[in-house]
Amino acid sequence: MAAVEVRNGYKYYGSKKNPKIVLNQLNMNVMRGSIYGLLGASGCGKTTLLSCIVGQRNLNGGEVTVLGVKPGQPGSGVPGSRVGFMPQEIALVEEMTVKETLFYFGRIYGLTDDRIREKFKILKDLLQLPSAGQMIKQCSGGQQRRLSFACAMIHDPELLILDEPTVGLDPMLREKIWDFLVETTRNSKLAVIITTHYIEEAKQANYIGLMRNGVLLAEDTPTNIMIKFGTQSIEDAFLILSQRQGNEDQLNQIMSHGKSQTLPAAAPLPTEVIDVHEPTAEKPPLPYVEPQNDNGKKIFFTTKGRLKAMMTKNFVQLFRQPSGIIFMMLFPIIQLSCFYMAIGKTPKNLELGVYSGEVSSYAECFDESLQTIYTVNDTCRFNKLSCRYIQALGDDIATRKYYPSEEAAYADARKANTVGYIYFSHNFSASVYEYIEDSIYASDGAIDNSEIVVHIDMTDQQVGYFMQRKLRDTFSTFMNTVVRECNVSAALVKLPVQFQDPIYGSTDIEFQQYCAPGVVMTMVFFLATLMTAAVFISERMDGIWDRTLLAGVSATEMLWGHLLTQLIIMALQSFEVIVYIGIVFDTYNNGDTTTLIGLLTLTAFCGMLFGLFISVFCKSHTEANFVATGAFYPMIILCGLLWPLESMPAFLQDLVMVLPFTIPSISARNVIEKGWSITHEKVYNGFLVMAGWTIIFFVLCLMGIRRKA
Ligand SMILES: Nc1ncnc2c1ncn2[C@@H]1O[C@H](COP(=O)(O)OP(=O)(O)OP(=O)(O)O)[C@@H](O)[C@H]1O
Repeated sequence: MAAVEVRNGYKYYGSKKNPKIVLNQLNMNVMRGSIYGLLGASGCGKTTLLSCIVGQRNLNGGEVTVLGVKPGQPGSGVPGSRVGFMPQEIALVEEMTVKETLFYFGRIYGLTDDRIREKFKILKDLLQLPSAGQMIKQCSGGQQRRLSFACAMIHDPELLILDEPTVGLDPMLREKIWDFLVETTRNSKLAVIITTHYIEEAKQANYIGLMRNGVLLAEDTPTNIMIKFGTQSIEDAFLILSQRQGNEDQLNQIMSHGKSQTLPAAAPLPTEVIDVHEPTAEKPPLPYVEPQNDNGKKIFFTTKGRLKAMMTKNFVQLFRQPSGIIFMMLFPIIQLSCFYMAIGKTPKNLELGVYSGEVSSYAECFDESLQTIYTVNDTCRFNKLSCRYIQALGDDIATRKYYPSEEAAYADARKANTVGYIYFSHNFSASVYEYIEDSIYASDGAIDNSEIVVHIDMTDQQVGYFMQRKLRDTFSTFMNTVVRECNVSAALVKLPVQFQDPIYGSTDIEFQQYCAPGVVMTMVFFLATLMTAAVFISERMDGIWDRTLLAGVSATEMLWGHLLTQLIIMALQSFEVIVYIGIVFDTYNNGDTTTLIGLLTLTAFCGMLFGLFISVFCKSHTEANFVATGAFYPMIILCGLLWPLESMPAFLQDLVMVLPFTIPSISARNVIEKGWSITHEKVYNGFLVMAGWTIIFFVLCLMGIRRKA
């Protein structure tokens, strides 16, 4: 009975208009209980043929039947546990140990843990596998190949497909593997298709298919092939066939020369020997029943064993490489520490020039016996009042640097040695006295000279604003003490504007508090994005994704496996972030912490799906990094994190409202500063926006993954 039948298999890569034909009306029969050696030069289409047999790819024409079913038919077990596939590349997770790898595949195939242990013992002896605890990346190339072979065999499949399993193995082990295959196929219904470059070793196969340019030139037992072509070796027979095909190709080319280029009609070369085997039994195939045990138990979207296998693999992959732990747990801490230490604090260690025309030596200002305010006949008198201001100014933002003249202070400020300078006129004290005493009747000269003149370098706007604020606040304190000591109404020197207690927040709220919610959200979002994109692209490039699909796991199951893993990590990360900033940086939260953790976890989850979305549509890590970095800056700049949204043009304001961070970071701020709960519209709308983006990315990912699968 045939295990595999291919009839008129036709497959091309590229477009319909410009196809690259890889399989050309190919016919193939593989019998149960036999080994089929598929031989052919590199690039002749062997791997493509195998991928069509296991259901990884579809033929463009013709038919494939595997174990009596069409590959990919729901519930057929192909791809899945009826087939064992060993791809050409290793396609194993480097960070997993030998034992973990076998458990991964065993559980995916629905084997019980006890059965996996049993099989492990058998395969370990047979294939001389490395010790159970050895990591794949510490195994030699040959050891990795043997383990990959063991993974394809662990579940006792009905059909075993091995794409060059013996490459790089020593002759002794090659022989051992062949002996094992011969023995097993002789005593069971197992069918084996094996591709190899070692033509002579294929002599041990029951049947051989000689393939060239997408066509099976001959298919028969090794002995029959040699007899038919009168050769001593299969290699010579292959040579004769290849020459014949070459002549036919030339003939075809001459015949078709000048004809218009349409999709090439398949021009099959007759297979020299076909259907030499017993006729295919036409009995309808028995329905395939998935193994029922603890690991095979259905839960939610998959089986218990598969979920366990996928999540273990995902955690191992992440946490066994130092970069994974650093990225997941240390990066948020490092980034937050940088943010809280570097952003929004009051500048320090600046230098501010000071010139007072009232004093000859600035030491006078710090002389303890100096009296800047004294009373004469119940009237306040001022002496060197500028010293009082200079003392009040202190050095907390900028160190005072004293100058003998205004010109010298100006010259130094021009050289950017100071952030600017303040200047008091020679009759500052007398002018302040006149201003207070005569108020609106004071002379223009007195009003001018009672002012502190300030020149600031405004090229650094933030520093400039901080200096202005400091000088203004100091002036207000200074004047208040002066009038209080002179028993004059403070109202005289106060602005006629009263700032009462703020409705929300505090008067001294720092920029850091304003932008912290946005910074934390963007950070967890993009960490999740980069990590997910990296994991998925690696998985695809290493071949683990395809191999798992071929083991019967659907793309949706794999996607859910990843989502659940990441969700756990993201929740931990959000908790870590909030606890860290709460304890180390003594930040406050007037609202509910659980709401914040929820919003942050949702943000990270959305970031993860964005990473997945990128990885589905990008072919390489480089491409994914370009897209992630390209998205990072617009999202950060446009979300109101750095500058108020209200300053944007109206159309842009409307547009940015739908971006993933704009409304959610306002929501987070509303929880932290205003103490609003999730029932408040301006809090739950942040959740809605983030959930909306999560759903959009999820649907796009699912569409992309399904299309690719
Ligand atoms: N995804 C693809 N897109 C376009 N061309 C492809 C693709 N995969 C394979 N090919 C081409 O199809 C041809 C057959 O490739 P295939 O991998 O099936 O050959 P092979 O016989 O298995 O070779 P090897 O023994 O070196 O593994 C090659 O010319 C290859 O370049």
